[in-house]
Amino acid sequence: MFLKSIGLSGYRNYADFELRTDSSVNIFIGPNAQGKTNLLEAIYVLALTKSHRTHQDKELIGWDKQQALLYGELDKKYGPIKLQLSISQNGKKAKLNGLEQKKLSGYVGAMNVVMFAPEDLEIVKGSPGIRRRFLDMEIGQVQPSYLYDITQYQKILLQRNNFLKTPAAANSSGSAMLDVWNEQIAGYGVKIIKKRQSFIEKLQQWAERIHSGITNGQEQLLIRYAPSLECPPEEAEAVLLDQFMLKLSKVKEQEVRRGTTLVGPHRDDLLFYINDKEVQTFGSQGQQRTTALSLKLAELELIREEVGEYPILLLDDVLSELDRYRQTQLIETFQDKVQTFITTTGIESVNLDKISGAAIFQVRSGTVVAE
Ligand SMILES: Nc1ncnc2c1ncn2[C@@H]1O[C@H](COP(=O)(O)OP(=O)(O)OP(=O)(O)O)[C@@H](O)[C@H]1O
Repeated sequence: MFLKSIGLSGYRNYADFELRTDSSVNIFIGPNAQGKTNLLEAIYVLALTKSHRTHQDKELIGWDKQQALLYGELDKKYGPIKLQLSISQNGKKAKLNGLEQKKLSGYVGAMNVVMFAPEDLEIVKGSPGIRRRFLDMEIGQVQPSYLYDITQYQKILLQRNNFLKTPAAANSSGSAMLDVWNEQIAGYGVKIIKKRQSFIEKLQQWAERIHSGITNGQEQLLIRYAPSLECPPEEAEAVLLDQFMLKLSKVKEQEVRRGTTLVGPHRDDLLFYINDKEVQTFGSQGQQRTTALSLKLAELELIREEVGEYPILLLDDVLSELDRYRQTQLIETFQDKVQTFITTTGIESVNLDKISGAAIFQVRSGTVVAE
């Protein structure tokens, strides 16, 4: 897919902004704090309705503005699409080709993006919550039904946790209430686990191949799903559902005592191994960074497999972090097949000889000028 233009109004430090992005590689250069990341973030938000770096939508609205408006023209294999997203204190509204979408899950997925930013190192090094967010954002953009399942699951989880904190949870009528929630939470939980499982299996296959290429065959990367509920991949949903319910009944007293739900996908994790050693604990900074890169490049392939064309690649200030060899590997991955947006503070840190036909833009205080 190819983003032909992007427009922003009242988005962070972009008051009124329109840009044609006719090149397959677009490089944005500028000193710190000018709006380079904001621009890549805007493309990401236009696609996924959420930022990669904040949970707080109101942070995206310009300080002196009431609402942020984002719009873009996208060329896809099956025709062009106009996307529009508005964000205000009252929530978000999304339009595809001028038609308002009742649910955001009906909008997400029209445009696919993969962002690689310095903070992605945290997917490897950081807390399990960051890895779950990664899974949710990535699976959600290729499977709208996953977004629905996860939203429902989180709603029920919140209600159930609130209830577990009340004295009523410990008595017999409370127990009946919990049984109702158990069925619901297990129902959505199993769907989420199954979808995560199949996504991770495919991601693993691509990431292993890509990582081996980046490291000249020296390293074997393994990605493993660590669900809070044991689930052999071949197990049917109905069997998993029984196991989920059984586990919930086993931990019931503990849950009432601690006032929180102890079983379910909200406690899942992802594990990374290089040559059988866990990367989070034993990997060098370089290995952790390469793992994150392999993961992102695997996503490009996985999305192509799922939706039939490559997503848009956003590289926020990451080229300068890679050595020349890895930079070249990365450039060869996207060159001539994936439309890519790159930010950097200095052009000298980008191996420009390897990139053909790039459009170069200067970014200063929320304005962008083509060179
Ligand atoms: N909601 C907002 N409204 C207006 N301006 C904002 C808002 N949020 C952030 N900014 C401004 O955006 C600028 C930061 O932009 P951005 O994060 O894109 O920097 P950058 O050019 O990528 O720099 P770096 O190279 O340091 O990452 C800062 O000047 C900040 O004050």
